[in-house]
Amino acid sequence: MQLIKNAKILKNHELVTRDVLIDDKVIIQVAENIELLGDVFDAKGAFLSAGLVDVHVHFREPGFDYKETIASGSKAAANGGFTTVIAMPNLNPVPDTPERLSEQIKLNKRHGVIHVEQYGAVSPDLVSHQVSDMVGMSSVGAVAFSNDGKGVQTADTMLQGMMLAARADRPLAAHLEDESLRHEGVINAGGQADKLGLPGITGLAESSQLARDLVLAKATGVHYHVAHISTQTSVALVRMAKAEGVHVTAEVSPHHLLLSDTDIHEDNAQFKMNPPLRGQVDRQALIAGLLDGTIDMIATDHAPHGTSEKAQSFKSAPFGITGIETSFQLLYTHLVRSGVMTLETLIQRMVVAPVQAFKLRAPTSIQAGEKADLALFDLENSYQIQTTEFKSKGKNSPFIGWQVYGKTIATWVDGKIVAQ
Ligand SMILES: NC(=O)N[C@@H](CC(=O)O)C(=O)O
Ligand SMILES: [Zn+2]
Ligand SMILES: [Zn+2]
Repeated sequence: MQLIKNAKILKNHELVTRDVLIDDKVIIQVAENIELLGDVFDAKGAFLSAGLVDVHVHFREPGFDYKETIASGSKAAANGGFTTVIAMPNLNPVPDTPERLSEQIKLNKRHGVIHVEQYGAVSPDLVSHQVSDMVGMSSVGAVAFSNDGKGVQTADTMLQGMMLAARADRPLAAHLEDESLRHEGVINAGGQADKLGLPGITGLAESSQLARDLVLAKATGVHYHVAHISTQTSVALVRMAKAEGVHVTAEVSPHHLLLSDTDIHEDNAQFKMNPPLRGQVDRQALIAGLLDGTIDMIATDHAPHGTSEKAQSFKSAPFGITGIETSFQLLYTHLVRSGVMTLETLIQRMVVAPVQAFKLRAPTSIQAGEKADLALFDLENSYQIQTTEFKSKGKNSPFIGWQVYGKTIATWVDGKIVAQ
């Protein structure tokens, strides 16, 4: 048994002080005053939440262990306050058969310090025009499907994939990128690209493929999930589709909520990711969409890369930034403290919505009977984001040096502290 004393928890839209008693992976009591002799953790008034949930991370093992491993990625996740994540399949080998998927799940269990769920690939090798055995993969534990890293280029492949995902009753998450419109772009098309002399990626590469997919999603009844939504037009399309009853959900990343292309002042690949940082109008549309529920959830798209890879110029560096150790902190500081949204809404978008939409076995509140996957955050004191504090192998972040609140004090998985 362990007792967490003096924690602030969300209850009836308010923060209240409570003691939380844990026994064998489960919360067994939440009350104003619980006494226990023995294992007592004093939360000292810090904010205790059900553990954060991220439906979009890259842990790179097997295949790219120098960028991240399941161990380093999951420790980073715990350090950010996350207790459940879903890992993308752009690995080597790609988990695109029931056998490979089973192997991946075993690796995730063996090396993960938190719950690491797994996406199966929609297509063999993520790029073929065939579709994988998605029904077989879901029967051995795939919680969702994606070809993240690549868009599904042909409508027929997407249609077949959706039909199988619908049959497996699992979400299909789309990385939207029409390659015929992308050209060799590395940054958002527009004034900033021109100023820096870098080739641009238009928002059309995302939104035109989204429009196609929403029509197909309506026809198939699949749960279609938009990964890393980034443009005003995409938000409008999702809003329209939801109004029409299409089963669509969407995620947005912290970086697309907090940065735009005008924040890129020089050729610095710490700002290079896919989709690229868009314009300020897009950023405002993403915030509005998150507030009104058009965008259901926040996902980090934690994409670690080697330091020398990201030291290259924008033209040659790989796309992607780390995010799992800084997301709650950045959003709490820049959306909640600044008055854009409430703490309750942020937790809804970082815990409740992802658990419900992806039907995960993870707690959504602090109550007797819920699993003891918990995170404790210091909302009172600020600190500076520094790579030396990262558990991730990836040090690639445009937020280094930012001053934030919300440091993770401790994270519990199955009732045990995994980060402190
Ligand atoms: N987001 C990125 O810029 N990169 C991701 C791939 C992806 O999410 O599309 C990666 O795997 O590095
Ligand atoms: Zn992607
Ligand atoms: Zn991704």
